[in-house]
Amino acid sequence: MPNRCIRPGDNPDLTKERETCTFDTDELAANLYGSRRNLERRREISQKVSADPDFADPIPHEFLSREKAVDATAKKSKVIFQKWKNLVKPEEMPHLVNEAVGIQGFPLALHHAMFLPSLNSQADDDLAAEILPRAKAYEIIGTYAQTEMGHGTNLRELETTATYDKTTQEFVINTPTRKAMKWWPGNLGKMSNYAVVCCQLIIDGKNLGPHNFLVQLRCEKTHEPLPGITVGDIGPKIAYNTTDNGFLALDNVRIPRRQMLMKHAKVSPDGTYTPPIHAKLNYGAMVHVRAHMIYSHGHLLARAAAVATRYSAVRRQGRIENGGPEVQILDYQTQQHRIFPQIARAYAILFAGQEVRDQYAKTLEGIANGQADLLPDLHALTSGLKSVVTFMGGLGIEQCRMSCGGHGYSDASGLPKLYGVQIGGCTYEGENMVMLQQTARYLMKGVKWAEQGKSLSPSIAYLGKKSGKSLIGLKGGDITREHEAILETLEHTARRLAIDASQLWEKRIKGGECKERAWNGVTVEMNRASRVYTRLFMARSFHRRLLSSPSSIRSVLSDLFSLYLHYECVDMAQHLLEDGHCNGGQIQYLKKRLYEDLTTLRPNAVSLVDSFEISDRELNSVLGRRDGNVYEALFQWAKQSELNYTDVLPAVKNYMMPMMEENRSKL
Ligand SMILES: CCCCC/C=C\C/C=C\C/C=C\C/C=C\C/C=C\CC/C=C/C(=O)SCCNC(=O)CCNC(=O)[C@H](O)C(C)(C)COP(=O)(O)OP(=O)(O)OC[C@H]1O[C@@H](n2cnc3c(N)ncnc32)[C@H](O)[C@@H]1OP(=O)(O)O
Ligand SMILES: Cc1cc2nc3c(=O)[nH]c(=O)nc-3n(C[C@H](O)[C@H](O)[C@H](O)COP(=O)(O)OP(=O)(O)OC[C@H]3O[C@@H](n4cnc5c(N)ncnc54)[C@H](O)[C@@H]3O)c2cc1C
Repeated sequence: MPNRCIRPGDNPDLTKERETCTFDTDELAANLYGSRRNLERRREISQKVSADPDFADPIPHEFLSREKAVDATAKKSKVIFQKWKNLVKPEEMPHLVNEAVGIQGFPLALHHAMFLPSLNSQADDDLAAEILPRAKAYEIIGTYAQTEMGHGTNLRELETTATYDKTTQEFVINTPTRKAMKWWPGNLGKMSNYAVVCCQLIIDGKNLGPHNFLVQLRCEKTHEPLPGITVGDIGPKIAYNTTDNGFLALDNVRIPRRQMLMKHAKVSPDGTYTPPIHAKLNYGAMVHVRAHMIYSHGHLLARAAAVATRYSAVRRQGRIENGGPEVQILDYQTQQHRIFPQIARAYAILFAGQEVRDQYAKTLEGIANGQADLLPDLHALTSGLKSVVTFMGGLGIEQCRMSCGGHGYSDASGLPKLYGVQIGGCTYEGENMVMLQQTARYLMKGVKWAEQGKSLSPSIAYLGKKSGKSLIGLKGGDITREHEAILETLEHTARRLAIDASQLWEKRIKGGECKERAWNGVTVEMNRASRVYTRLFMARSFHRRLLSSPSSIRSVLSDLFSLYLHYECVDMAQHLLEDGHCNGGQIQYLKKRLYEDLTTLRPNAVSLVDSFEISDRELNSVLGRRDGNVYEALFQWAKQSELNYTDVLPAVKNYMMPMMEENRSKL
């Protein structure tokens, strides 16, 4: 079943790969994006962006200074949010932005990712009616300013205050110390004129904890900072350099009472405080991003896998058999072992990302109806997924980069930037070690509920099951039964790690430590339990997707799922072996199966990444281009380096030439 990416003039090795494909790449892509119609829309948007002269890049962004890159990004953003705004649906926006602008951020990123969601879910009806239409029409640009120079993780210790003044019915927003300055918020430095600012709410001298307030930062006409406001860009970073992550100090800035986001927690004119139905509803914007970033991180890994796979199919280096031709590097087992698990993980993350977005939507619906009972489960799952997926993605992209040899180190590959952007996810929206502990808190409760025979939500139902013997390697050649045996073993391992961590914690408490100190003594084990809980969820989610997939792609998805499960189990072998649930022979069996999977997937590898349906423009990689004509493209790319504008650089003329001349004349 030939792959539809084949076109005349392509690199013959890539064409051959595509001709031997055993599944319909469009069918898999349609399944990934939800429907044929969605796939067609995706292609339509890619084509229209490429054809729009307003999005044309005279030279690649890699060769621009930061200021010029910010300028180019802002210019394109204006086109998106004026000319294109009504041509795409909201759910198509992220793809349009990726195509048109790239992945390093744009002026309205935080406006969409956090400002609008905070207002939507936390502003009361009056404030929402006033500000949301303006924000949605891009009359104003906003961001979400929470992190301070001195505190990011521990929100309880944020220092920015919002003190209620009953006499004027205003809040006074203040930055009391240097380290209380807001530091890091995206698009805060130069682009935004409004922000949702997270402050300690103080009423009558009492601190009621972090709450969110809408603050105008800049004049709507001149864009100059308003009185009392110091704001700017924090400087260059590993990546996201077209984003103006910013600093902000507020010197006793007064805002009307109604600019507190009061849908859940409220302050009445006389200063009476009403708490929300769930104490953490103020943290909703973070949950929103965590729930959505899983999918976008799956896409970042998918890009890296696409680059590495296609390049490995066109790159020929060395021989496997003496006297044979130089081989495609994709034929080396080590190369397959590096790259194929990244393809499988990218699919797994994308599937899990879609499930968690649905779960988020259901939880929001509940909250809108006054029910926050789904929130703890969602918070535990998003915290775990956020941590596991960003770490997995970082390792995966780096493996893909290294698998491209020297060219992977060049910005031409797109991989260094991809890594820089992706790895930020380990830190933002809650540092990974911290968020895994949030998951662990929920697991510890789950262990207790299971002991007490209480009902458990689907994501932790496994805590209430009984373990049998591991059937890995004992269920004959039936792949369906093998998948089930592995999932049951993962369930056992996730359960065992959670129970062990709970017992370790209890033991320390019984030994005389307070709960919190005892917790700190077992957090490495707690986080292990959280990771395996999350990896179990991902495996289950992939399995659900496999079982519901059409027969035309079932076989290739099953092969990919087998590889995924075998790789994850070998990667977690320590946990499987530790309590004797699996034995060495079973791990050897899993490794043998994994090596077989590499061979099985080899003919479909290129087509599997083609089904990610990432256009050349979006991929932005000379090595990963669809046609595989990388060598000519590499030369054309390098010629655009500003060092090549002249044959003799001023740096050479001014320093190197005189030095050589002086040294020659000494002889
Ligand atoms: C047009 C273009 C469109 C593009 C965009 C469109 C859509 C995009 C949408 C999404 C974006 C997708 C991808 C992203 C891409 C790019 C991203 C670019 C930039 C990223 C921007 C980054 C922003 C930030 O980083 S914002 C700052 C984030 N900061 C943090 O996350 C801080 C982490 N710290 C905390 O969350 C908390 O302090 C803490 C660690 C959880 C502790 O809090 P504390 O109050 O001390 O509570 P505890 O005592 O520990 O817990 C008490 C109790 O509450 C529970 N809890 C805690 N938090 C929550 C929560 N959020 N929800 C529910 N429950 C919570 C906790 O578990 C505990 O429960 P228990 O008592 O029952 O155990
Ligand atoms: C690219 C990027 C974009 C960002 N965008 C925004 C934004 O738009 N808005 C915004 O408000 N913020 C933003 N941030 C800030 C981000 O949310 C914080 O950096 C993050 O929450 C971590 O906080 P911190 O930097 O204070 O790290 P710290 O809390 O100081 O953590 C430092 C280290 O200490 C350890 N640690 C800390 N606490 C614990 C604990 N309880 N248990 C175990 N270990 C611990 C961890 O190893 C951690 O890595 C962004 C950051 C980045 C990198």
